[in-house]
Amino acid sequence: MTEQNWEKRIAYLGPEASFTYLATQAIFPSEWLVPCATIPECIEAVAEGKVDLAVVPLENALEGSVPLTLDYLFHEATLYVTGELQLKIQQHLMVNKAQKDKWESIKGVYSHPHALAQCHKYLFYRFSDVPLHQTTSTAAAAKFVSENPDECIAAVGNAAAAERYGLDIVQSNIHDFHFNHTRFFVLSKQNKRLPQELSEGQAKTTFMITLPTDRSGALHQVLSVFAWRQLNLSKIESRPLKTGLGDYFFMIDVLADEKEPMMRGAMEELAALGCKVKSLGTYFTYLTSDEA
Ligand SMILES: O=C(O)C(=O)C[C@]1(C(=O)O)C=C[C@@H](O)C=C1
Repeated sequence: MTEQNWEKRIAYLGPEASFTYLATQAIFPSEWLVPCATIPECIEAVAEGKVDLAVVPLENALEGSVPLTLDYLFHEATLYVTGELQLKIQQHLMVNKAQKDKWESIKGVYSHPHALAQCHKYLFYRFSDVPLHQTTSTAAAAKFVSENPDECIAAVGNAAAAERYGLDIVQSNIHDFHFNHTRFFVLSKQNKRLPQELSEGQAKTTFMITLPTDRSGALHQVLSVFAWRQLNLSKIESRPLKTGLGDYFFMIDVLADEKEPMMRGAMEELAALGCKVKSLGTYFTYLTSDEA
């Protein structure tokens, strides 16, 4: 797609064939996808209006949250979530074709820290003495291995990356647990939502809540605000406020639309309790198809 006829520019954690790329491409097959090297670069690109949307990883079923995404959304940017994408994650060990016969003597394994952690048991038992090197994404690791044919090294990533960078998969499905999925946020400067069609239909709202200073029972009160209204929470996580030890903000996902009367009431009550609430908006979840 050329610059003249694109409808939307969408930044994603690249390069091409990262898991973020697969999730983005599945839901935006004909938009102009713009690779960024890091999560902050993706977020800045949308915050500065260089792109219309940005897709960043948020949480993995095995490894938990991506702290950089949560912290950047709380501390650095005022953006909204327009949709959530979920992708099944399958990790493979891949090498340069020039090194295929020697793959069992690899001298280094490259990948995104989440991907290395998802394959911890395999890498620990099979290659305990081999150093692990972190890259900005799994696709960046695959690209690096493809650009260094003389080095006996491997990357961990998806099958699309092996194909895109001309690598050979020497061990398939090396992630430690079968159920391996990642959530991604589609971010925008506007509080809009992607259409409900094609989503799984359940509205979800994400709040970032700061409690009033050190009052006993404050978190309990916050949870009660949602509980007595029968507003179902699907996630709660604390992250450091970065103002001192023991200071946190809470990220809470509520399975409801922020326009519902019960949700409005909850917001009013939280304000009355002295909480600061940053809403990232209401959005739907899209289950993107399995890895190519
Ligand atoms: O490295 C990639 O390919 C990414 O898209 C990032 C990322 C992550 O941040 O968790 C996304 C999905 C997988 O869990 C592994 C890595």
